[in-house]
Amino acid sequence: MTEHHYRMDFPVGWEELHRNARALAWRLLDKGQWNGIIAITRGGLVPAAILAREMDIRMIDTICVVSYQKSDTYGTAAAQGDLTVLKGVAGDGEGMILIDDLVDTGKTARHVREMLPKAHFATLYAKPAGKPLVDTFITEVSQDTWIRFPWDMEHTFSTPLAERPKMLG
Ligand SMILES: O=P(O)(O)OC[C@H]1O[C@H](OP(=O)(O)OP(=O)(O)O)[C@H](O)[C@@H]1O
Ligand code: HPA
Ligand SMILES: [Mg+2]
Repeated sequence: MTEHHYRMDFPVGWEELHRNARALAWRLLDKGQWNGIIAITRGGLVPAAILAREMDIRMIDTICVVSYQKSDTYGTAAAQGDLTVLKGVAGDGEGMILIDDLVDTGKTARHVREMLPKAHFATLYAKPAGKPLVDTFITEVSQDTWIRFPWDMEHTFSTPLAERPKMLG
């Protein structure tokens, strides 16, 4: 997906992210017993840590993937290349929570679900194209929204809206 498909910016701060991750933990606790968490790197790592703390889970593994290449000025994805799996996980994912920060086109989700068909796939955010692939998520945003996670941002001067050039779209 190219940059011009994204028209809206949705910045998420640490507190909001923490609140959403705790809401996800509540939902997952209600859904049964879990043997562990598998984080999809890198975006799934922070939610995984919060779920692990809230749900008292110590067994945490990773699926390590590379997908989007971010190269433009504003940090939105310039292109989504082929998905490369650097490290997988043994087994079929039974009893495991597979966690990512978000699902967008669903490409990553489709791939990891094939790898671990019995895992419960959870995300904090979901866009419509990827939503059908997620078992549990907290917040839906439109397909033309680019979510900015707190680990991708820093505090800096903000140009008043009226003076801003059109940054996206
Ligand atoms: O539904 P999709 O279109 O596949 O997009 C969702 C994926 O894209 C982002 O990861 P990204 O590839 O940017 O890498 P990162 O997690 O290492 O930052 C996000 O963390 C998801 O893993
Ligand atoms: O909206 C997004 N925000 C951050 N990373 C992403 N990777 C795919 N979509 C997004
Ligand atoms: Mg990711």
